[in-house]
Amino acid sequence: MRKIILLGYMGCGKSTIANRLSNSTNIPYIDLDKMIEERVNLSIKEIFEQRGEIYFRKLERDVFIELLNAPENLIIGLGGGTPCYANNHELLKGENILSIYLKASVETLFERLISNKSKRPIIADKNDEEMKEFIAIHLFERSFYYNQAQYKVNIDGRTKDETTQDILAILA
Ligand SMILES: Nc1ncnc2c1ncn2[C@@H]1O[C@H](COP(=O)(O)OP(=O)(O)O)[C@@H](O)[C@H]1O
Ligand SMILES: O=C(O)C1=C[C@@H](OP(=O)(O)O)[C@@H](O)[C@H](O)C1
Ligand SMILES: [Mg+2]
Repeated sequence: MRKIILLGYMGCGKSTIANRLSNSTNIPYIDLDKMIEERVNLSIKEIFEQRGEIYFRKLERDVFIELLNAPENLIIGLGGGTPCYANNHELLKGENILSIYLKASVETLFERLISNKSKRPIIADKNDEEMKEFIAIHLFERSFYYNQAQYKVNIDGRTKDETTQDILAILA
């Protein structure tokens, strides 16, 4: 069955837009991070703190593979790092997978993430100045993986509705 996958850097809107797309298409939506949290009954922050990032990345890959093999159509919002570890980007090439990169500038991501960092362990302890530089470098490093997506949607200056419409146009 078909899987519609949203990927991109933290704060680009994967979770938010996947939810809206689901409302518009009636295709069920699953947030990979949420599924991981439910699986171990810990928040992402707690998983990083108590079990470490390597444990998180292994679990992330396992749950991602499970979702790709699920028998139903699904919209899947990945975590920002999902395609960047353990060759997960190769999984995007599978049959019946439509992958969309929500592409955002460093400025857009910075604006969104400064007020939204506490639940994101990778950036939680950074001050504003450190954060801008970190996002710029990290996004550059990860872009190779994000660019493996079949489609790219630029989200700078777009509202949630406009981005949802841009994606619906791809699905049409
Ligand atoms: N198109 C948009 N315009 C403005 N704010 C947005 C938009 N999309 C998402 N946001 C906001 O950005 C923040 C991060 O979104 P989220 O969906 O959690 O991103 P991700 O899952 O990619 O990390 C949220 O507060 C959300 O409301
Ligand atoms: O970029 C990353 O490595 C991560 C992004 C997060 O997801 P969001 O992109 O939804 O914030 C979450 O999976 C975890 O904190 C690690
Ligand atoms: Mg998310």
